[in-house]
Amino acid sequence: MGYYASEHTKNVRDWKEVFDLVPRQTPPPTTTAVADGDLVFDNKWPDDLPGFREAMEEYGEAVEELAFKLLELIARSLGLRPDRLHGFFKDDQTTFIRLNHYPPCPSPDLALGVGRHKDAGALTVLYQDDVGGLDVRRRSDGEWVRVRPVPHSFIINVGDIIQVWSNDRYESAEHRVAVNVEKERFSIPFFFNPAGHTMVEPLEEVVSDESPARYNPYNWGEFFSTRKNSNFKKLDVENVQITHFRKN
Ligand SMILES: O=C(O)CCC(=O)C(=O)O
Ligand SMILES: [Fe+2]
Repeated sequence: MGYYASEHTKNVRDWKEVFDLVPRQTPPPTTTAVADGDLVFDNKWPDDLPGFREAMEEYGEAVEELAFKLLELIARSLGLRPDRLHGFFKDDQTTFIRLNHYPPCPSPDLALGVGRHKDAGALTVLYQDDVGGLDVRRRSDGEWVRVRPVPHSFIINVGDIIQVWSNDRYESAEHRVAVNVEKERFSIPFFFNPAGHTMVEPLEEVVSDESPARYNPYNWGEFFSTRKNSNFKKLDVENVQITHFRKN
């Protein structure tokens, strides 16, 4: 998709550059014109990087398989059929892979690689290199805790959608990325996201009279594009969040 340098959660410019790609190419839009703000999932492969496309396609396939396995485990843990959540990802997934590059930053106290946010999608399978910088907010006391890089491992983030589907039995963790004055850092999140037309709401099997739905339904595609199309000004308000759909 290209390079850009802004996170879309807090409208604050971040100290990073990214390359986004989709693991599977969806068919081009049926309409010829693409309206401003429409999401287009079309890979633009650089032609001067031999092997890059093949490596990324292989990586995408393998991580997608892992993501489906995780989805099964989450469904089971909620007392659901293992494939209960698969249908949301069958056609027109909005999954994407991001290659993050955080260059060394001369003023690490003044910038963040990524400002504090929660991942909006279903699940994130995150690879980080050995530099470190990812912080997660501890629920008990609100302190930021560094996620120590462990070689050959992935970090799995539960995203907002799983929080809503599970009616808060899972919670998406707030996180951020600090910058480093000397070292550049690379990370590769795989954002596992359902189809754009998905209406996200607590699953009927997890709600009951004793545990009523805590969220109103919202359209994932709209939520996602609102985040993406936010202007890049520092605003006093937060960008769209699942809390805006919370009942009461
Ligand atoms: O670079 C990282 O470790 C995490 C990046 C991240 O949180 C994101 O891109 O959503
Ligand atoms: Fe994130």
